[in-house]
Amino acid sequence: MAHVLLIDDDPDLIAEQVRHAFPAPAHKVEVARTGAAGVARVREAAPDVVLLDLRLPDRPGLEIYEEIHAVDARIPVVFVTLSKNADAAIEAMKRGAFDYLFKPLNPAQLRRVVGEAADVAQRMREPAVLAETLPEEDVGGAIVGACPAMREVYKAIGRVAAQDVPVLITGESGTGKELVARAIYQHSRRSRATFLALNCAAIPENLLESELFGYEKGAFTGADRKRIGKFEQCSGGTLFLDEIGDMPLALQAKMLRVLQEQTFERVGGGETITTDVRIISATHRDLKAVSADGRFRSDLYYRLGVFTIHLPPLRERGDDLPVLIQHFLRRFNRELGRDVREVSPEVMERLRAYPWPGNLRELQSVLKQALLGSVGSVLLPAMLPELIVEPAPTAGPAPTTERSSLEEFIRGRLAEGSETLHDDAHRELDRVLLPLVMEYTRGNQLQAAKILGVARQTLRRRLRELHITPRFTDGSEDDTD
Ligand SMILES: Nc1ncnc2c1ncn2[C@@H]1O[C@H](COP(=O)(O)OP(=O)(O)OP(=O)(O)O)[C@@H](O)[C@H]1O
Repeated sequence: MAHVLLIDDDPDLIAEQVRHAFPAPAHKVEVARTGAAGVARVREAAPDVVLLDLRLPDRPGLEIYEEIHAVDARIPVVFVTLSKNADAAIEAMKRGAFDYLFKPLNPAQLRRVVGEAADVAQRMREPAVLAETLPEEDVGGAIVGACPAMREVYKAIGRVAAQDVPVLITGESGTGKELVARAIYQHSRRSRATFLALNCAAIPENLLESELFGYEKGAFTGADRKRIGKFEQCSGGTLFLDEIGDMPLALQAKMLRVLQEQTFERVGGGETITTDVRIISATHRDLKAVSADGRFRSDLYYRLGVFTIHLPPLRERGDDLPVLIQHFLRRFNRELGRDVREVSPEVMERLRAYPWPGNLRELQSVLKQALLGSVGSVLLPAMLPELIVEPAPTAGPAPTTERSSLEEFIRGRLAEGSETLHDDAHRELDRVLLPLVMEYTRGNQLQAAKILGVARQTLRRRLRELHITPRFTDGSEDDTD
């Protein structure tokens, strides 16, 4: 459901287009014909998105924008302007407007931009409650769980939220990194300003720079107008950069400069722009290891990770699992029109035995599927999707001879009073790990490096240092430097 307020003195055609894109009763579209009436409506009704004409009879659109911003800076404002000269809109974007559209409106663009704005508005409003027990009411966005590791997470959020420093959130995929980022934002001094999120892994490398920093007209083929990036759009607010570990090296230098000096240039531009953005970043990678490998700048890593919060995987959250199941069941019952209130002991046993590689996101998906196939109020084993009925082997490698010998090696060194145990143990681990992976890939170093998550040069160096000669070779590898 989106509640859109259109402020336009000649709204008939546009209003029809907006209503067509966001039809009742699922959505609500209101119209105000003057700036003053529009601001009054924003105060009374707090719409999700405002579409604001830049030319209004009573006052300039930018002034109206400032007023709306003062009432509630979280309401995304999309400018609508007749002229293709978007200077005023750019000025507004700099001040935090969400986007702008040119008249006549392109219906697909209208739907996309207003849809995105409504989504952002909803994310900013969802209270990220830190719930140690299950909230009485189902609060969308509540962080549920009270295991010791999650309590540490809550403490960390509380400690860092009000300080205007960058935060790095680490944890496996689906552990709630975005949820925590929003909680930090909502408890921060910037909570009434914009929160924008960008997934660095989801955007092609060549587009990521312009998404973040914007571009000048003519910066590249197809850049037919100036475009503001997230850093300008979000000035005064908080920018959540998901999967920061996937940011290309070339962009990392520009990122570092923003963090150090809060300045940058748009792509293809010479003007130095100053911004004021709090960066919260997240990654499922071991950023320290990635930076040791040279795939991530270590100076940037240290800047981003001034304060780091690590989210535990679901399999390490002990008794949070039943509470989370209850929480999600309640939400999905409502969404899917079901009434499942209990989980049979056998189902609970299976859910507990499963290692949840996809963490809470996977738990949600499994419960949703189970609910879709459910009848009655108890979740029975037959309703669980295949994945759970046939549980995968539990997390962590089963003890092997190699592992026991590694343990023996460590114990031996401990008894000797080693002071280089970390390096020695890694070397010992690599002696087991690397030949196995090389055997698995039949000597293909490129594939082995990918599996190991290290650069190929690192793998080659390591093989050489440890005098490991692959038993297989498919002839595709050149082992000489
Ligand atoms: N502690 C929690 N309590 C309730 N819901 C949670 C919790 N943690 C995560 N979720 C829910 O699980 C889903 C995945 O969370 P989120 O997107 O924040 O994870 P993520 O770590 O950012 O994932 P990815 O790495 O894949 O981007 C979301 O729907 C989120 O609301």
